[in-house]
Amino acid sequence: MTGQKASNELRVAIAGLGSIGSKIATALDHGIEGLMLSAVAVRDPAKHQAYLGGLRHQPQILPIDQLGEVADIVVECAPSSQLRAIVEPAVKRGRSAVVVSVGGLLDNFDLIDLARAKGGRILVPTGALIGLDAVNAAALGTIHSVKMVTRKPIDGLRGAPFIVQNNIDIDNLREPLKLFEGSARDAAKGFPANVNVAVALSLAGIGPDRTQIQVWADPTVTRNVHRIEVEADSARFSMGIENIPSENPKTGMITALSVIALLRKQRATLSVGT
Ligand SMILES: NC(=O)C1=CN([C@@H]2O[C@H](COP(=O)(O)OP(=O)(O)OC[C@H]3O[C@@H](n4cnc5c(N)ncnc54)[C@H](O)[C@@H]3O)[C@@H](O)[C@H]2O)C=CC1
Ligand SMILES: O=C([O-])CC(=O)C(=O)O
Repeated sequence: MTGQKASNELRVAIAGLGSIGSKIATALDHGIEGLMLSAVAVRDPAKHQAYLGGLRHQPQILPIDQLGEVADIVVECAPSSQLRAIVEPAVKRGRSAVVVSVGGLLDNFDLIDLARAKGGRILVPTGALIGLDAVNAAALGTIHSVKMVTRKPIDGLRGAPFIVQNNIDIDNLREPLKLFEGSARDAAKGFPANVNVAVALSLAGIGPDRTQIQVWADPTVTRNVHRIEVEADSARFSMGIENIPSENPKTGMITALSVIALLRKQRATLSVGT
């Protein structure tokens, strides 16, 4: 069966079929109310041939910059270096772009103005985090501080630019090592594939310069652990999540599920949570 659009269905395209993108594609192929998978973009089509062949409805395979031509929603699930090439053409056409490489948005903030001018939207899912509904709500009042501590197993951090540039040996750690303390903006530069969560938190709250984060390499944990403390004039709250890594050790399994939940909300009759 081809990817024919039933009337009124939202067409979804996915850029990148890695740990996150492939799970979203499978969920759409199995059926999400009012949505259909229209297209995917992959770097190496041969690598994904068997996977794509197993889908019930074949999506088109297109270059990343053409996804917005056949989709109402383009989901970015690629490395952050590709963010602009995926999101810019989509929002230029007035489409919605779901962005998971949130850290990459900080260097491409003009895309938000572009989306506004063209009637497009940029949607950031809660992703590997928790409680952005509460942070959004508190931000309507005054948030005094947002502090986050991230602990990751060694495999979840290996290769991060901050570690490479500072020549830090994390492979032989026997106890937790604090690698970084500073703003979410600086953390995103040093750990672009590890702390998207901190940037999402900052965009929901008080911004990337005032949101503070510590990043720890922790050989005693097996999960990606995030603890957050928010102090606001409406509430004080603490949040924590311990993410089981996916086949990509840097990425928690819940991330793909968060995007699927966001997509389901686009047409769900009952929608719970902000
Ligand atoms: N917002 C959040 O809470 C989280 C965000 N992330 C971010 O989400 C993004 C995706 O993560 P994963 O799926 O785990 O990564 P992954 O490495 O498993 O998959 C990325 C895929 O993109 C593909 N790709 C690369 N360049 C491409 C191109 N030009 N065109 C099409 N495909 C291309 C790769 O071949 C790969 O299949 C990363 O930037 C990661 O840092 C990860 C975890 C949580
Ligand atoms: O934010 C990220 O890039 C990934 C992350 O921490 C997680 O999956 O727990």
